[in-house]
Amino acid sequence: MFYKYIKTVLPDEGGTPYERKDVKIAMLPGDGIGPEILNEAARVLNALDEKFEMEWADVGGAGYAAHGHPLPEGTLKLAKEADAILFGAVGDFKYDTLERSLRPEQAILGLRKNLKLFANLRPAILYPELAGASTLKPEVVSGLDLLIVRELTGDIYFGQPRGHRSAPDGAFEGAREGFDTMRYAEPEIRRIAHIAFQTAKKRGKRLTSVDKANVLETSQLWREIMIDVSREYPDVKLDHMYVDNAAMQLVRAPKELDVIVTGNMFGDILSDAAAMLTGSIGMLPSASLDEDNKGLYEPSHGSAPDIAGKGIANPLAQILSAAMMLRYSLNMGEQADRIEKAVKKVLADGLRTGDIYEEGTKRVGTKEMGDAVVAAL
Ligand SMILES: NC(=O)C1=CN([C@@H]2O[C@H](COP(=O)(O)OP(=O)(O)OC[C@H]3O[C@@H](n4cnc5c(N)ncnc54)[C@H](O)[C@@H]3O)[C@@H](O)[C@H]2O)C=CC1
Ligand SMILES: CC(C)CC(=O)C(=O)O
Ligand SMILES: [Mg+2]
Repeated sequence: MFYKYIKTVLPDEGGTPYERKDVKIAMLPGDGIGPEILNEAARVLNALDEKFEMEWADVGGAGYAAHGHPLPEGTLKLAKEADAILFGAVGDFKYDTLERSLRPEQAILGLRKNLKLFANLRPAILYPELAGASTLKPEVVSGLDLLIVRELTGDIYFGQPRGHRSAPDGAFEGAREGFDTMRYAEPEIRRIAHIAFQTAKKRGKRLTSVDKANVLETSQLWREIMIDVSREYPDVKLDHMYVDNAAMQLVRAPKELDVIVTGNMFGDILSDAAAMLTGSIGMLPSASLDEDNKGLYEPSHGSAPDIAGKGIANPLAQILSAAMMLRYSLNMGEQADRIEKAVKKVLADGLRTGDIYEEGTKRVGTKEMGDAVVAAL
């Protein structure tokens, strides 16, 4: 079975042997706050005194503006040859009227598909200092350490065919209709199931599979495969939850959940909800991995056009994504720990960007937050 070949390094697992010479990182800032926050991550990486070659390239709206395509050929080539990719965010409302294939968001979807980055790990961790910034009461959320394992290259975001057509039947026959298809092939479900079970095995030995099996064929297959794979992990307790209930449980009692495995769209939505438990979407990093630990690392949020250019975006999700990159793709766990400790220190010192600000703390901008992390290193 091909899934046996997955080498993906999971939390606590030292990393794959990696020849650490001239590590090349593709730096793809994108749009909106992307360049502002990626710049801070670059400064943090440089402060580690390691040999990183960082090559920057346009992507998203910036790619379209400079090269006529959101994922220019040169950017894709760089992403393929680099050892790891650090990605900002893409999207700008000024491109909303472009045809779908040219919209900035196609760049991130294209990178995930082209590089086969099927395993998206989104840890939602509440730093104790941010308990007051969480939307939930401290007693409900303190100590939160949740991991969402999201399948990233299938589901309705990649279903075919899709587009516009005349509604074929029913009450609206002949009317203009938008349609997408939700689809999952068995091997896609199986490989993400293995990632999720292996991760759960190293953590709390509990795995919650989230689906909508009461309604969807894809979810019925999803559930069947999860149960089948669970036989290989007898020490992990698997349970199932419908996605609507999962959304509710996430904000009711998130600590009852440990590892969640779910499809592309449900994982997208649930991870934004989980972000608020940690204080802000600006605190949620992510890793998107292929079968060989090649990874793209990005904050879970988007390009935040509403605050772009103001120098107030929280760069910590991006900086923590850089730490994940060091740990998962570059076998530099020690350096990842250093960054994470530095982030803890600046929070303990009371520094806050606006999204996590509370009375009694010190409000800082993007650059000051980056400066503080660099200083804490
Ligand atoms: N991976 C990617 O590149 C993603 C791109 N997008 C795109 O981003 C654009 C904006 O989408 P939205 O739905 O507004 O989602 P968003 O995540 O960009 O912003 C949602 C809200 O969170 C705030 N926010 C996000 N990141 C923040 C940070 N680091 N610090 C402080 N506040 C932050 C924003 O100001 C906004 O109020 C769209 O074009 C969307 O398609 C959305 C999600 C992911
Ligand atoms: C373009 C979107 C699918 C990106 C997104 O919202 C995400 O990956 O969280
Ligand atoms: Mg999202």
